[in-house]
Amino acid sequence: MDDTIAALSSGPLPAGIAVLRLSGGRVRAALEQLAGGVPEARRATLRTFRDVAGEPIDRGLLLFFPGPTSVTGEDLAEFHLHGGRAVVAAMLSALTALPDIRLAEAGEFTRRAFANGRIDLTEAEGLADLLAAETETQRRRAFRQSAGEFRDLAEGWARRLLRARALIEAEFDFSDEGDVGESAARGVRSEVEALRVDIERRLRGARRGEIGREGFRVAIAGAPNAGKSSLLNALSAREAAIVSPEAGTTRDLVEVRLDLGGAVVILTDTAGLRETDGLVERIGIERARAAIGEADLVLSLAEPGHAFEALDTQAPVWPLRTKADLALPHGEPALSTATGLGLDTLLERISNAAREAAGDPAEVVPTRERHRLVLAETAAILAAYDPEHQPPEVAAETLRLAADRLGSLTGRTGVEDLLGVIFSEFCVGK
Ligand SMILES: Nc1nc2c(c(=O)[nH]1)N(C=O)[C@@H](CNc1ccc(C(=O)N[C@@H](CCC(=O)O)C(=O)O)cc1)CN2
Ligand SMILES: Nc1nc2c(ncn2[C@@H]2O[C@H](COP(=O)(O)OP(=O)(O)OP(=O)(O)O)[C@@H](O)[C@H]2O)c(=O)[nH]1
Ligand SMILES: [Mg+2]
Repeated sequence: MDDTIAALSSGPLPAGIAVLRLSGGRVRAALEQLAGGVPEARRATLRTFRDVAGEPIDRGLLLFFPGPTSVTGEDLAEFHLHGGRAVVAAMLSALTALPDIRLAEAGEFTRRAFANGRIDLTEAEGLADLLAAETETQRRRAFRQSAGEFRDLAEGWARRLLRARALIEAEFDFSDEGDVGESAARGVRSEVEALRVDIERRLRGARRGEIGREGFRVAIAGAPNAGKSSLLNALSAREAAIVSPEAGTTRDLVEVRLDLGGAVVILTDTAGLRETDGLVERIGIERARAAIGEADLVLSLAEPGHAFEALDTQAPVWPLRTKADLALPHGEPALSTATGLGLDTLLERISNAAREAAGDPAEVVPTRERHRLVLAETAAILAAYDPEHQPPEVAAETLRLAADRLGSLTGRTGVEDLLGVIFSEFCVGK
């Protein structure tokens, strides 16, 4: 934390421009030495950057953000260089040749922003999601979370819990003045109940939040030769999986990610389901069953004259009759990858299902398993709050436990072990 850290914050080289960031206590000294002085705060200035021997490296724009209001909370500088590999390498070695300056680790700038109270954990997670966002829906939700919407919600709950605890403590103090104590206890009981109901309501959106962030999982299932791989290729418009007339062609899971109207859909082709002596095929079928079990939607395929397979899953199962160019089906929706029949309709249906499952991106919901677990545990602790049948110390301790658990959502309490996991998700330079 005492070190000043440096890294390339922009993308792969070569590039038009490369942005190098420097954060920490030695930023001003480094600018004096390599950039001819510290420029006016937050104002782009054209400078010649030099190495320690005074040899020019590049001429570019320099920005200086003084702590503690910078994004990291420390003095921060940005060097906007020409994006050549040797330019960036020379600038980084000139910087790290100075005392107490080293290369940053992945996510270290953001970690400092958290350590200095500039952002909380949910905002850091929102930032990670924003950098990873591939579709509009993901971007919108990530942007809102990175801007503190979930933090506001969590801090509102934390304040209510704190107030409830304060009232309980007051009850201790006034316990010999019966009236005050009893009415306070009643107020606390209904507030704790209302808080639990609020948390559980948000928890019901958690699955939507996770689907929106991670994608809607669609498994393609059926007997060998049903036309599963052909469908995967047709829906993703590329030859992602091998197609052949041989039964048992696909053994492994083949995944493609699609952007369907802003929703991320993870489409998985699976091995044809059948009894087999083949070792590799059997492993493939086990994987197929696992993917079917974890899917949010299963497309169950059967070719003309074949029965649909029995599938073990909680997800909705859509039966689809394939190879409709060979025999016109009756009943089930018909598909043909040979003629294209039914493909657009199917894509549209999947897209609608995915968007519905991911919910409204403007809704503030838990987006990660971490959030879901913290909220579920907090709600469970609050559900055990029973001041009528508990000694006051136990009731107060219950609220303290709940506050501690809830505090880990934003990173106020008990998260040391988690920090490595969260910040390692970032790239170097963020
Ligand atoms: N070049 C560059 N672009 C970037 C970033 C960056 O760090 N550098 N950001 C990084 O993620 C994002 C923008 N976020 C930023 C947020 C606050 C401040 C900032 O300087 N805040 C000052 C001044 C506020 C003001 O003038 O109103 C402050 O809070 O004191 C800078 C960038 C996206 N684009
Ligand atoms: N006529 C016709 N043939 C099709 C159609 N879809 C697939 N086929 C053929 O059916 C055979 C099997 O197709 P695949 O897509 O490999 O079937 P699969 O379900 O992935 O089979 P496994 O991987 O073995 O489980 C291939 O010869 C395809 O060309 C279709 O719509 N019409
Ligand atoms: Mg196949």
